[in-house]
Amino acid sequence: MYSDKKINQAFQWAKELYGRWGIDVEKVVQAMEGVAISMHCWQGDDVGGFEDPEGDLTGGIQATGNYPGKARSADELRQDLGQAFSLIPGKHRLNLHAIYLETGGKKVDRDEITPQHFSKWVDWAKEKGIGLDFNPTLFSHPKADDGFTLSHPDQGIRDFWIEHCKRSRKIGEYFGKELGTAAVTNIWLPDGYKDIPVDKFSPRERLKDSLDQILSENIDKEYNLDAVESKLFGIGSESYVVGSHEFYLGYSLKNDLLLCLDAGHFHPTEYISNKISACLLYLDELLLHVSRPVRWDSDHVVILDDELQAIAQQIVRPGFLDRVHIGLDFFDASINRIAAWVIGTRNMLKALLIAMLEPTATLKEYELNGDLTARLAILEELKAYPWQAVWNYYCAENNVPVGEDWFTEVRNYEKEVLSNRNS
Ligand SMILES: C[C@H](O)[C@H](O)[C@@H](O)C(=O)CO
Ligand SMILES: [Mn+2]
Repeated sequence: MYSDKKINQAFQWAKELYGRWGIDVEKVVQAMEGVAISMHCWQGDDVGGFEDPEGDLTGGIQATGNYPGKARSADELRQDLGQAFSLIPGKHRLNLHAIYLETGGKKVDRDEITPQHFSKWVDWAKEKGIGLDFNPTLFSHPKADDGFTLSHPDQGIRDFWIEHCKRSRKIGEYFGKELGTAAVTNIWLPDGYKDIPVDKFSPRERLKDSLDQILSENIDKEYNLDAVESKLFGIGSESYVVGSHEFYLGYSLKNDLLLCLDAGHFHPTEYISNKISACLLYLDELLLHVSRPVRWDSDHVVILDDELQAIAQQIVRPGFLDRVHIGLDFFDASINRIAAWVIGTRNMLKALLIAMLEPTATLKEYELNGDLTARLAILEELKAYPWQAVWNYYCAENNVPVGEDWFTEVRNYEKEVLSNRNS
C-alpha cells in the first residue's frame, strides 16, 4: 500500500524537479482530468459480441488464448467494464461494436439494428457519466464470409452492408444526443484478397460508391463524427486490401471525415506516431486505434514502449489533444481480460502524462538554435525524471489504486466473479 504521506512527499519532490524546467505540475494534473480515452468493449469477450454466441470471429482478425472468465452477456461485460474503469484514473469513454446489441433473444440482422438495441448501454453510460463511440461490424457474418462487404461485386450484399452502416451512424447520433458528447462512428471493413488480384481498381470504386451512399445523410457533428480505418493486410487478405491507407487518406480529406490510424495496420517499420503531424496539416481530426503489433497486426495489449510515448508526444507537443480521438484496439485472450484493459489504458494515460511533463518549449528552442547536443542530452535526462510520483498522485486524487495496487483488486475480482463463470 502507498501511504498518502509518501505519495505527497514524492509529488512535492517531483514538482520541484519539473519546476526547474518551468513545468507547472499541478496544471499538468489538471489537464489530465480532461483526457478521455475510448476503451474498446471487445477486449472483454475476445470480439465475440452477443448476436451469435456460437459464431466465429472472421474478417482476418484473431483473438488467441483461452483465459477463463470471459463475459458471456452484456450484463457481465458491463460488470467487467465497471471493474476496469474503477481502476483507471479519470473519466473515459466506451467504444462499442454493433455485435454488442441487446435484442432480448430476438434475431435481429445487421441491416435491422436500431438505437433501441443499444438503450441499455446508454442507460449504463449515463449512470457512469461517460460517452459512447460506435462501430458497424462488417465481419463475423455469413454475408462477409467470402471476405468482401462494401466492395462486394454483388449489389445485394453491398446494399445489405450499406444499410448496416447507415443504421450504425444513426446509433452514433443517438449516443451523441443522449449523452451530450459526440460519438465517433468508425467504419472498418476487411475486404481484400489472399492472392494478387487482377483488378485493384474496381473494388475501390465500389467501396467509394458504398461509402458515398452511407454518408449521404447529413448528421450533425455535434452528435456523430464519422471515421474510416485503413489496413495494410489481414489474415486471408495478405496481398490486397481494398481500404488501404491511400484510399482512406484521400477519402477522408475529400469528405471531411476523421481518418483512423491503427498502430497495427501498417508495414512493421512504419509508425503511426510519424503520421499524426502530417495528417493533421490537412485533416481537422484523427481517430487513433492504439494497439501493439508484434510481427503482424496481433493486437497485443499496449505497453509503455517507445512507440506509445512517441504517439503521446505527437499529440501533446503541438497541442492536438482536442483534435485526436484516442481509442484503444487490442484483444488478448491469453490473460485476465480486465487486467488487459487496465494495463493498456493506464499505459496510454501514463504516456500522455509523461509527454505533458516535458519542457517542450525549451527543447524546441535548442532545436531551432541548432543545439542538437542539448536536445539529446536533456531528452535523455528527462527519461529518468520522477513522472511516476505525479502519476501516483493523479491516481490518488482520482480515488483509484496507486502503483501496482490495482492488481490486487483484479485478483480479488477474478476469485469472486470471474472464476464462477463457466466458459
Ligand atoms: C474489432 C475492431 O473493429 C477491429 O479491431 C478493427 O478496428 C481493426 O483494427 C481490424 O484489424
Ligand atoms: Mn482498429
